[in-house]
Amino acid sequence: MELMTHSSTFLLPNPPADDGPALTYALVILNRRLPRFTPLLWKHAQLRMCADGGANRLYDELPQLFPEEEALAIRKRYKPDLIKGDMDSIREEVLQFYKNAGTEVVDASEDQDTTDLHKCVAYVKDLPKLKNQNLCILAAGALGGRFDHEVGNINVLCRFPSMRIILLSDNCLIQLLPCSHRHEMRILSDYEGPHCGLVPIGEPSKSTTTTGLQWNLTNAEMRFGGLISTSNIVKGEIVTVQSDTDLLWTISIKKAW
Ligand SMILES: Nc1ncnc2c1ncn2[C@@H]1O[C@H](COP(=O)(O)OP(=O)(O)OP(=O)(O)O)[C@@H](O)[C@H]1O
Ligand SMILES: Cc1ncc(C[n+]2csc(CCO)c2C)c(N)n1
Repeated sequence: MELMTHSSTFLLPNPPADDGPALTYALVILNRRLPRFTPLLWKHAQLRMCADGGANRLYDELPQLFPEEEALAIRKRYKPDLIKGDMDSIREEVLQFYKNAGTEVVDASEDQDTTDLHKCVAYVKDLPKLKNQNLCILAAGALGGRFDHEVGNINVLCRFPSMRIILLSDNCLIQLLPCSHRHEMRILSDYEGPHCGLVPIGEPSKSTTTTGLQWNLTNAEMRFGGLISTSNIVKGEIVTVQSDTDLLWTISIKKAW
């Protein structure tokens, strides 16, 4: 079985060239308080998008991260490439501001069955210019607040299992570990951990094996209603995971670095 490696180098101001696969990042800003490291994610991303009301967050909250500078200057510097969604949350002044600045706007209000994050992921997936890239989507503001939205965001991971998508908040990240691969997480312990979790999603796991955790699993069963691995602790720099089902991997993000 092929190995997939993971490293949260998007949290580093200057990521080393040799740590993990070369990835092309696309940033999706959601309608939830922006993580404090959003400017760093922005810098790493080649494509920057707002999911509907996420544009309000960019407009309102990004200037607050640069209190010394003029809000207008920050808004002009952090102009998204695209705003997509059903457009029921973006404010008119925000829409007009970014339209005038040249942002592409895709109104998908006819689709009331998929979330705005889903719509953004579908857009990136089909972009010809990113076709042969090793793409990783960073979804900022995906956790905390409304539980229906959080679950909807997790469901997007499950609807696009072959894509690398990372849900981010100030406090933690979540990603899918597809069972088609075995996984190696290179832990950046100055930036993330030690708290972590492994949770079967969609169906119970009959056999999961890990290394590098305080409470490792060895051909262990996991299911909701039985054992799932929460409040686990990362030990050391590498965690490995192999499972017969897709799992969610979550790890805490440190408060300050
Ligand atoms: N509280 C939240 N927690 C996590 N993710 C959120 C939250 N609020 C919004 N999002 C994410 O941001 C995206 C855009 O949010 P927005 O508020 O524009 O969506 P919406 O479809 O208008 O929501 P609503 O259900 O309120 O109509 C959502 O698709 C979701 O992925
Ligand atoms: C069974 C079912 N439940 C909820 C919705 C509502 N919904 C789900 S995604 C979405 C778009 C949000 O931007 C909306 C309104 C639905 N369509 N079908």
